[in-house]
Amino acid sequence: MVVLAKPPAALEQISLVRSPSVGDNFTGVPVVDLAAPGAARDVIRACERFGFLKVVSHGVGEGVVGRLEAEAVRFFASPQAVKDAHGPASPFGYGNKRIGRNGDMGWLEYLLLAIDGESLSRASPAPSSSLRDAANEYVGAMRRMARTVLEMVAEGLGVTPRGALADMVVADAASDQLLRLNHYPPCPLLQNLMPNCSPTGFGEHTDPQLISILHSNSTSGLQVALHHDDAAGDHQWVTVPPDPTSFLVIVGDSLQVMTNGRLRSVRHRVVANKLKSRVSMIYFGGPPLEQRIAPLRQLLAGGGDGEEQSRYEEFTWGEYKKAAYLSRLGDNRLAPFHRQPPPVAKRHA
Ligand SMILES: C=C1C[C@]23C[C@@]1(O)CC[C@H]2[C@@]12CC[C@H](O)[C@@](C)(C(=O)O1)[C@H]2[C@@H]3C(=O)O
Ligand SMILES: O=C(O)CCC(=O)C(=O)O
Ligand SMILES: [Fe+2]
Repeated sequence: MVVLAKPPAALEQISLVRSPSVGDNFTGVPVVDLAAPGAARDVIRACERFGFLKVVSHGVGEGVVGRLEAEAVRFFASPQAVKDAHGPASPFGYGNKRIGRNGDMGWLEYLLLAIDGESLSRASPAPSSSLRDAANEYVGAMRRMARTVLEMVAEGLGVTPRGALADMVVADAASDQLLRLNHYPPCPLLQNLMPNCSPTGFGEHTDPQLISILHSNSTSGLQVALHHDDAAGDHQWVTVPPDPTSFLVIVGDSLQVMTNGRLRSVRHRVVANKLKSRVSMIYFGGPPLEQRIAPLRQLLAGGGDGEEQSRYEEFTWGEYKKAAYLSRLGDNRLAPFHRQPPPVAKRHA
């Protein structure tokens, strides 16, 4: 008789995936030294091919990262009632297993905080003044890195001024930025019961903003979908080995559109670890709500045989964000905005 293992009740509604193995570790993660000459070209190459890159020589002090991570660990270790007092996330605040409002579940708890200009917004009060101070210091470092990377994107694409993209996120007081602290507790429940399965920590998705900057502790779990076989509609999930000394820059949907599809947003997900806690901190850089999301003009002009057409219907960040928050995590949120390619003109003999 075959006895099929049943996942424990705590995991109800959380989908299980094949446990990552060493063979899933991606050895081709593009690494860009932000201080090296030619970094702009390397950023473009990585974003075109993979939609993400690891940055080193980023200039962010260990202390800045360490202080916020320690605050996050302290908060997530506090009694459930204390954490619940800061939730439920809607969308800001403390969330436990529920991601967004549309039924997505993951093996994680998190704190989602809004940023107003240079620091945390009053709309999403931090649970303690020490966490707020550490977060504000961290946000400052992330904004500087977002500027550096987005200026390199503009430079690498030949777009002027250099600040064309960066200014939307870090110079405009109305820009839409977020800070997310995620904690994926270990899940030993499955260790003996279903050794080949692990709970989904954060289901597959693309980030809607222009840019995300992710830091994690040394527990693995982040996987990205490689782009290469899009035509077949499926993709290969690979694990990005964790490296707490670096950051991952992730291309968001809005940057894909603003570069007319040249840079591509990347689907990613987190598989929770059965034995170790994963803590990640992600800064999301979006433009002001009224910003038009459309290819930068200089990328449409001068495409050889005349002007290159936009591949997307136009929308504002506010419209996209509204639609995104009504969607399920794994939905292809850009699909409704893709323009049909113009019919190929018939040649007459
Ligand atoms: C299911 C959802 C969670 C999310 C809003 C959404 O409806 C679809 C996009 C999700 C996402 C992914 C990237 C970021 O983590 C996030 C904060 C964002 O801007 O879009 C989350 C949203 C969320 O957790 O509220
Ligand atoms: O926690 C992580 O490592 C990634 C989370 C993520 O992709 C997100 O919050 O959008
Ligand atoms: Fe994400």
